Parts: sequence; structure tokens; C-alpha cells
Amino acid sequence: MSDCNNNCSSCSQSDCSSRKESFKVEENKFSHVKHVLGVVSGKGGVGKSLVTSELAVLLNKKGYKVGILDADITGPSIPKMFGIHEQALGNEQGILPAVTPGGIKIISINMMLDDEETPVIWRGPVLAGVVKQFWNEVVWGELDYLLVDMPPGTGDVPLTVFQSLPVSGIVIVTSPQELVEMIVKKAYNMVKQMNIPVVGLVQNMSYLLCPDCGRKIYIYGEGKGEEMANTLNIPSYASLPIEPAVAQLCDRGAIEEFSHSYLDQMIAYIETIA
Ligand SMILES: Nc1ncnc2c1ncn2[C@@H]1O[C@H](COP(=O)(O)OP(=O)(O)OP(=O)(O)O)[C@@H](O)[C@H]1O
Repeated sequence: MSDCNNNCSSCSQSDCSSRKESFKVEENKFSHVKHVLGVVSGKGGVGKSLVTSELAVLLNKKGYKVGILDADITGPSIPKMFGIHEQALGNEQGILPAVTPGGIKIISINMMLDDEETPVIWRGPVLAGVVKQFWNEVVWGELDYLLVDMPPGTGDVPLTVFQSLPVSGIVIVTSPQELVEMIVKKAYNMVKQMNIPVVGLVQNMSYLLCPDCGRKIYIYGEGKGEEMANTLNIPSYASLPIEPAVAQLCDRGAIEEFSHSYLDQMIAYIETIA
């Protein structure tokens, strides 16, 4: 590689033959996680945490043991969606995740703060260190799926997750605006460079269903989600409408009560990846 400066720690190329060190971090010795799935978005506010939560709820309802690692350290929203406000406890084995009423295990920086409204103003390497701790210090126990809700973009934290955790697949969340297409491709290309398969693309907020006539109203235009999934050879695709009832469930901390089938096919695909 002509531009190699021999500093593996700042390089994202994972298949380089001269790479000597592995960045993989050991999982907690009281954990046995079968599959780690990352949920990413190129851009903030597209509904990545909501999609992470819904995928977790659906897998959990199918009888799998599921956890969510909230790696969105500066904008954590997972605990609120599940109505979790207590602080994390620990014992001699490590940090204990909170457990939702449905049985999903959750860890988030918000569970470590004295006040959940305190902002986290830390630099990238510190944020990345916290994510590693969430992997090797949290007692996840037996899990079939650990979903990792990433911060938006392609910064330090996603890079750390891809290099340090045994990620077996990525779901990309997008919204229908034109601008987003280029940004999704950046996220897609980052994941590809790390040799991690993209298992699904979700286009969130695709349309609004008229409450009177049921017509689909494409507020942001029809979007190119499905076309993008086909072009990029992403094996599963889902399109979610804007659902005011779902927004209310998020606000009430009751996301486990959602009941739609838009993600069912993606779940069926996720179940096939071993
Ligand atoms: N399809 C939808 N229907 C209704 N409300 C939605 C939908 N998608 C997202 N929302 C609302 O938007 C809020 C923000 O979504 P979410 O936290 O999932 O975005 P995000 O992409 O994770 O944001 P960030 O990039 O800041 O982490 C949710 O709490 C929910 O209320």
C-alpha cells in the first residue's frame, strides 16, 4: 500500500497484510453473544434508534435473547424509548444491563449519569473507550442478538465498534430525501471497507398514511431506498411510514407495544445469517 504510514491505529483498512495488531476487544467473560448487529445511519435524526428498538422487540418476540448496546453516547435515546430511567448496577462480574418489561437487556451512558439530562461532552477517543467498556465490562450473559445503536456518521465510535466487536452484519437506516442518498453511500462504503456485510436497508419516514382515506402521502418525495438497496445488492429492504402512534410509544417509553409488520421480512432474513 503506497500511502501506508505504518500507523495501524489510524487506518480503517482491515484486510491489510501488514496489519500486525488486532483491535478486537474480549467480551466480558460472563457473556456469550452469538451475533452482533450494528444499526447505522449516514445522518442524524432518520430514526436509527427507533429501528434498532423495533428490530430488538421483534427478535425478542420470536423467542431470541436480545440486548441493545446504545453506542450513541452523545445522543442516547434507547433507554427513554423503553421507559428505563434507573441507573446501571454492577457486581464482581461487571456492569449489569437494565432489563425491559419484555426481557431485552439494555446498556446506555444515560444509565451511568447522575442526571439523564447531563450532556456528555467528551472527545472521540473517550467515547470510543466507553463503547469498548460496554462490550467487555457489561455482563450480557447469553444473547442470540446484540444490536448496537451507533451514532450517526462515520466517526470514531462506528470505527471502534467495527474494529473491536465481532460485528456480523449491519442495517443501514435512511430517510427519503435526495441529499441522504450520498450520505448513505458513505456509510455503506465504510462498512464495506471493514469487510462487514450490509444485511438490510430501512427507509424510514417514507410516507404518511392519510387518516381519512388511507392514501400514502409522500411528504419528502418517494425516495430511492428500494432502488439503492437493489443497486448496492443489499439483501433485505423495508420501508416504514411516519406513524404518529409509534412516536407516542417512544415518548411514553412503551416501544415494546408497537405492532406493525413492516420489518418482518428483514427479521426473517436476519434469522438466516449464522
Ligand atoms: N417512522 C416514524 N414514525 C413516527 N415517529 C418517528 C418515526 N421515526 C422516528 N420517529 C420519531 O423521531 C424520534 C427520533 O428518532 P430516533 O431517535 O430513532 O432518530 P435517530 O436517527 O436515532 O436520531 P440520532 O441520529 O439523533 O440518534 C423518535 O423518538 C420518534 O418519536
